[in-house]
Amino acid sequence: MRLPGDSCSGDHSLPQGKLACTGNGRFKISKIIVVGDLSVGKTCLINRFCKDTFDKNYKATIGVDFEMERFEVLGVPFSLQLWDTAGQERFKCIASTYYRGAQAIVIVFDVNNVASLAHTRQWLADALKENDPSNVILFLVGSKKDLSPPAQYSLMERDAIKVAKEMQAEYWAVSSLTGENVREFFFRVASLTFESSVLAELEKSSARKIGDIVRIHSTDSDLYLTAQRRKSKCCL
Ligand SMILES: Nc1nc2c(ncn2[C@@H]2O[C@H](COP(=O)(O)OP(=O)(O)OP(=O)(O)O)[C@@H](O)[C@H]2O)c(=O)[nH]1
Ligand SMILES: [Mg+2]
Repeated sequence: MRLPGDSCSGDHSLPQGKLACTGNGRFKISKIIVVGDLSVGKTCLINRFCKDTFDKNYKATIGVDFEMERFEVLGVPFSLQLWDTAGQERFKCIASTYYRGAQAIVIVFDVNNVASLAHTRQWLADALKENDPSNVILFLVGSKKDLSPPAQYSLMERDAIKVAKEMQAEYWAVSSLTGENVREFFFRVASLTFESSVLAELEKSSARKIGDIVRIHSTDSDLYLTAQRRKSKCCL
């Protein structure tokens, strides 16, 4: 069992997409917990991302393990604390003591194991007991995609998307063996948690109120039309 302090860290620069920066330089760390049945591939997923390694031999996680990954978003340092929890029933009690304070919950199942998908609802319920459901970002991750023939996978994907919708989670399918989607998935986790940290900081800040943020959903052409309409009204 490895805990904060003896962590190994990696560095990533996120693509400079839609993320905003508040400029106060206070962004710190997001806690991410990774839960799911034993042997679904939680440790391999984290190791593929943090160390770019894959071990085909199963070594059960005892309690929890911990990795830290550093990101830079528009020049703002940001870290993900990845908590790799044990799926084995006998270690669940220790692992669940680390659930509290998560900004994102990653629920992993094996796309070749229907039961592991069915159990994801219970994993989510347990993780939410320790967290505020309205304040946490959810991901449902199907692992070991490399072992699933396409026809079989598409049936599983249909069910997984249904479960993800019920949970209001984002669905991802990955392979830690080939690396498919692993980097993309963690970058997405980092983007959404960073964004939510920015919004939380702004909400807290008395100087800059959340009401100052303007979200524009229109396309550029809509905006142009709106501007034209306003202009003509004003001239009437
Ligand atoms: N083919 C394939 N095998 C995988 C993949 N991910 C994990 N495995 C294998 O599945 C087994 C279990 O992987 P782990 O990552 O240790 O599973 P875990 O979910 O951490 O298990 P616990 O720690 O007991 O909860 C190992 O033998 C891995 O090599 C994958 O993407 N593809
Ligand atoms: Mg493990």
